[in-house]
Amino acid sequence: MPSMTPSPLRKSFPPHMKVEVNLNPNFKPNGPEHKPWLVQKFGGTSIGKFIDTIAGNIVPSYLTTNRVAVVCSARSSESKSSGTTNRLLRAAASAITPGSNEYIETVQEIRLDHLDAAQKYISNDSNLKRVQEEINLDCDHLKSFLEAAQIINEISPRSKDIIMAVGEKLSCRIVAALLEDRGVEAQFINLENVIDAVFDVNCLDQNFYDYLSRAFAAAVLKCGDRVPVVTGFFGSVPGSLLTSIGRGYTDLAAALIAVGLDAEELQVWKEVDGIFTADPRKVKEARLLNIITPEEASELTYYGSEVIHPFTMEQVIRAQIPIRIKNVMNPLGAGTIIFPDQPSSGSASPNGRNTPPLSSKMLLENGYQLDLSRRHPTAVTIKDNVWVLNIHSNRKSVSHGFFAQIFSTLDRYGITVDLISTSEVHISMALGANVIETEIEKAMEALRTFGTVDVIKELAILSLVGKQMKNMVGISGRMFSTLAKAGINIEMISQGASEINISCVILARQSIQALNVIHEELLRNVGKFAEVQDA
Ligand SMILES: Nc1ncnc2c1ncn2[C@@H]1O[C@H](COP(=O)(O)OP(=O)(O)O)[C@@H](O)[C@H]1O
Ligand SMILES: N[C@@H](CC(=O)OP(=O)(O)O)C(=O)O
Repeated sequence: MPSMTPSPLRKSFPPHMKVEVNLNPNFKPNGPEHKPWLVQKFGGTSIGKFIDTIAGNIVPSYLTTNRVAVVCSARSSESKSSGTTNRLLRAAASAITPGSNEYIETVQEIRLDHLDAAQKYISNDSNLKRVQEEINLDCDHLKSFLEAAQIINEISPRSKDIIMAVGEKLSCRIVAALLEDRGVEAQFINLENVIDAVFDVNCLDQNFYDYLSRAFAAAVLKCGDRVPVVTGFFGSVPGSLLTSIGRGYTDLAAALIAVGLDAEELQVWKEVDGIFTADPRKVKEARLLNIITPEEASELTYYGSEVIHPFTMEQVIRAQIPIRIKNVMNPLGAGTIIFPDQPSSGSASPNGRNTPPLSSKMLLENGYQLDLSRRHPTAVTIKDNVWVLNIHSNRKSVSHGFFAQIFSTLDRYGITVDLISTSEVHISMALGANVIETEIEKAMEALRTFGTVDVIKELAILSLVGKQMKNMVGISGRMFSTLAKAGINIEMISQGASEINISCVILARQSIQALNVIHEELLRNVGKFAEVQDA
């Protein structure tokens, strides 16, 4: 069993959820006692399925020791794919599809879904009535906006953002009302129009993120002693939130709020106990990692184990704020901490924070050696639904021109490449599932100018991730011989671009088997604290 001792990263933060909630009418949850800030981010499916636990237990349980800021995504009652944000994006597409009025029905579904949730959980009549009015107003406004888009037959990226923002507004209104219902003074905070400075869309650099964290913190602090319930949606981002940041933006909003408030910890609540050595749905023996570095967490996110939006980590870690992944279904679990293995000792963060270095006991208990190297890989992950595009040069151009032309063509069609393997006249590229099929077809047509092109579908990328793998002699040999022994065919290998990741492309139908054999051979001892010998 993992150790349940409190993290040495915390100063006064309680290791586990408290069960007693102070409901004294004079109790000011975020009162002026200068308790450290804690930012809690709740994803769409958690809001959809566990809103009662969140507002009734999780948030109140931290209020005696912390000032809490709650950041919410749009509600998903089943899965993210059928959640409010996807419905809103479908409604936007429908409004500009000739002859389609599907958006009217979609807005009605969204309205009823939120009215039902409010009715189900909010018991105080006046709280309920107020939130019902707010939901109806937001949905009426959305419908009018979509009607206008239909008339002018146009939805700009900014309009798409305005439509998408409705999801976070609706979910935050319900969470704020429900907290009030449970005796916690709360306030809805909308970050939709918080950016009022002009930034160059081609230069969204650290200055931009610093500006955002200051602006978000200022908006949050306006609510004084009340618990802020903040929309994960924020605008107006140059180039639009969807294009400049992408889906999963609530993680980034929460991170920037944590930085702006100089929070003690950023908690990202999910429906899994934390980050495991492999997807626990696919590998029965997968074990919870108590601690993982930001680089490893990013790599896992890029390659299929969606942990946290990659832009998030950099912001929070720069400010030396630990991130903790926790489970809404198991609030007492310690979760996984994302924190650098080599904190700059003695050097303060931009906020002046001096975070204590990790204790040697904690390092040893989590598979690190005292020189901060890890003795084995950290996790294995699979990215499904991958295609490989092979291009063989027709030799009418020299090789440097060949690559330049290929990449500018891919750029024109907005295609990002996950893995690449090249020789002078041949290039193989693995592309992720997010590529729209029609765009690929168009890009392939254009690429045929430079050589023969073929595509292989139904593939997956298998990645072994570990901060210190670069120091482990023979690790890739062990990985590939393990796959070979299991009869797993390797379509493409890419190694070396990232020192912490060895990846290869395999057949999609062999992905679960591959995950399990690699886990058994290379990760079976990770997380077993007593046995930190090589796995
Ligand atoms: N290495 C991993 N550790 C933890 N979860 C993982 C891993 N790889 C994949 N997953 C999957 O990622 C999902 C993330 O949890 P979930 O709460 O559903 O996400 P979200 O709230 O972001 O929609 C889990 O269902 C889990 O099965
Ligand atoms: N609703 C947004 C924002 C978000 O971050 O969602 P989640 O936290 O559920 O991944 C999206 O789906 O992208």
